Amino acid sequence: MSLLIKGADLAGAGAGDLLVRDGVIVEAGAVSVPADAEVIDADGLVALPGLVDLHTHLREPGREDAETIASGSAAAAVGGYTAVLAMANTSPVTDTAEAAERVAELGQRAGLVDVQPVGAVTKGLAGEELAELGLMARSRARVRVFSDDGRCVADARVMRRALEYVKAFGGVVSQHSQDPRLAGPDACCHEGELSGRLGLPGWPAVAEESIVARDVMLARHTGSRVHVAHASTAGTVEVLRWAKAQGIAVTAEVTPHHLVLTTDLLAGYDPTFKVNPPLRPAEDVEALREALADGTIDAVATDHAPHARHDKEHAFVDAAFGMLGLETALSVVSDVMVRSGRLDWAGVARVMSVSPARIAGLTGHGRPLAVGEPANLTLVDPDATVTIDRQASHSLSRNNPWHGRTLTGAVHGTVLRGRPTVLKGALA
Ligand SMILES: NC(=O)N[C@@H](CC(=O)O)C(=O)O
Ligand SMILES: [Zn+2]
Ligand SMILES: [Zn+2]
Repeated sequence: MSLLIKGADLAGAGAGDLLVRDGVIVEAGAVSVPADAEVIDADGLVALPGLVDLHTHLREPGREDAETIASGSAAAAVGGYTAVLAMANTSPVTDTAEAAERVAELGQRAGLVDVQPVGAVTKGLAGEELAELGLMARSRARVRVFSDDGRCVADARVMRRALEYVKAFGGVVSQHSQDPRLAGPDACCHEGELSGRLGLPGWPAVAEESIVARDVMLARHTGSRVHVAHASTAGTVEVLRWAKAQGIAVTAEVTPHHLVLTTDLLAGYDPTFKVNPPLRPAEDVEALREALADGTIDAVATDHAPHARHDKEHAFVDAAFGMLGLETALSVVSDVMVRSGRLDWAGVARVMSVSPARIAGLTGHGRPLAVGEPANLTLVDPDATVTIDRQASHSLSRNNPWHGRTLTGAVHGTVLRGRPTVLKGALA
């Protein structure tokens, strides 16, 4: 059984066919249809290497009412993803080899995307004692990305030791950059003129920027790799630009929501827009777009953060932080970055597949669409317009900040190791 993808624009490099057999691309260019082939007519579609999300919250184990590995995998596949990194802030936390192996196994069972567990940096995300980093790395789950996401590794000494430790096996620490002493326990909004007017306790931009600055210096000192999760301010971009010019091993991601949504959406106190780090002013959004286009920011990562209704539908100050992202990310990036000419489709492949796979050490993903490579790919209809409806989701949660918006560019199909997981926008 083989699969022929006919006439796609191959990551913006011109039209061609791809013949896939046993999960591998075996012919590329002009291919005649083999008798046994399933054919996908990809005329007018763009083929990208399968999308990779560096930052997904799947909530299993512990909060299966908000998301399961199966429901999150379905949302990911429909969003064009072939691999996701599952954050460690579950209950219990992914801080042991067994916990990581369990996540990977549930991902395999769901079978829609590769679910690669992220390991906690510290036991229980408590920020004090290092988790079993080496055991997680050597386990069957082969953990390479470590993060206490949801919390910052605030103690510089712990961060330094974590960086030294993961260096031995080529790991990376993904930091939720936020100084808890500057941000304060009640912060729930960007600190600025609007937070004052709304009477909401704010997070200053410097709470993020000071940790990013500290961590790039720790990366330089240790010679180890640090990754900045959900970069959200212009000051963070400046620090990253400086650090990269020095050759320091730092990478960074931006979320789709921080590329578009601004802090003034909080004027209606709608908790859908409550997220950590907070939505920022338009100047920050512009700096993030520019940084993504010029490579200062390496990747787009969703920070897909599903929350059950009874955690989200509260007064603003009491609601949970986070928003959905897996199903809409490609459309948002297409709409804001491609349509404006700031990224071409090769650029989208870079920021949504190639760079995330490289950062995470996933060797089977983010590969060129070429003979001999694993057939993980995403088919995009660049001209389709979609109006986002929060009810039409594979996620178990409904905290979708894009509800009601119309975006140009949509995922048409997803192929995982030669098997279509999504066709015509729906699970295959
Ligand atoms: N982004 C969020 O607002 N929430 C995340 C945690 C995080 O990414 O920091 C969550 O787990 O809900
Ligand atoms: Zn975070
Ligand atoms: Zn997160």
